[in-house]
Amino acid sequence: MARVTKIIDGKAVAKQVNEATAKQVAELVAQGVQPGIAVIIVGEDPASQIYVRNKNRKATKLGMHSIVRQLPATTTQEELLAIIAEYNADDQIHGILVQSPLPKQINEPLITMAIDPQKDVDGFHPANVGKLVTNFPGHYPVANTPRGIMTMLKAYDVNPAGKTAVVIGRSTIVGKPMAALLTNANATVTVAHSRTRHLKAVAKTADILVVATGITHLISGEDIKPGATVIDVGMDRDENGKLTGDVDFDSAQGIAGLITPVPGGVGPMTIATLMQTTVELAKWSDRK
Ligand SMILES: Nc1nc(=O)c2c([nH]1)NC[C@@H]1CN(c3ccc(C(=O)N[C@@H](CCC(=O)O)C(=O)O)cc3)C=[N+]21
Repeated sequence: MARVTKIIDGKAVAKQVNEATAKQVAELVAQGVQPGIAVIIVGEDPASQIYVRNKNRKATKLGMHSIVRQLPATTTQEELLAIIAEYNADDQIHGILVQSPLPKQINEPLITMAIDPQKDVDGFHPANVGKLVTNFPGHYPVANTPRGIMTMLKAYDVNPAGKTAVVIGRSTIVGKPMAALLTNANATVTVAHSRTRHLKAVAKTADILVVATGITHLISGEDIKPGATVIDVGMDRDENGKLTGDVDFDSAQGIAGLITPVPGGVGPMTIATLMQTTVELAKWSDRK
């Protein structure tokens, strides 16, 4: 009998996370602390505008204080640094997010470093990345997309311990923190990328396959180990402008054990985890 591939419902798991977040927001508000997030966007990139609007809407819906700071595409690095300094010093703001991409006159790593690590809601500051990689004890923010993926795995009882995980993509925002989280969860992790030889054969060794390349349908059913859990981080547009993933979802049916759809998989979890992190930063803050 052919295998039935189960679809991981990212929207449903995100809803559970958001319900828990709303509760925690209410508790903090009762204690006189309203969790606050500031999203800074430079320029008018239409996709970024939509993402930022969605984040703002979700934060407000969950009872948080949410600021969107829209800056012109001509903003200088010094101006952006000054605005970050302003939110670093603002006790009403617990999380700061500078939406990427940034215009080319701005040095992105420098901006990442300027955010107070205790307000680094993306978890991109090297101090926080270092803590993740060293599996440091205590509280610190972790990149929301990979953290959201870990939450989804848990929700579907996929325990990485002892399993072979392959992460395709080595970005700072997804691939590297994903590999660190899976390693910390005792998986045996391979990080593959555009220079990997026999990429598809490597992919096929995975019990847990995370694909984060931005290459539409890079992976298809024949590259997937039967029964594997497949996490598609792709947010690609097909020839009709429709949102699709790095995995050919249809050809994975009957081969993968579990798979995330695009949309409705990783995306909603990223936003829900971002909100979760904002509340945690408010809780952990020593400047309430
Ligand atoms: N500093 C920074 N932090 C980010 O977290 C960040 C960023 N910059 N720059 C851009 C990317 C993109 N991103 C998305 C989050 C959720 C969805 C999402 O909710 N997607 C829905 C569908 C949305 C649609 O239909 O277009 C889904 O997959 O179901 C998409 C994209 C966060 N980003």
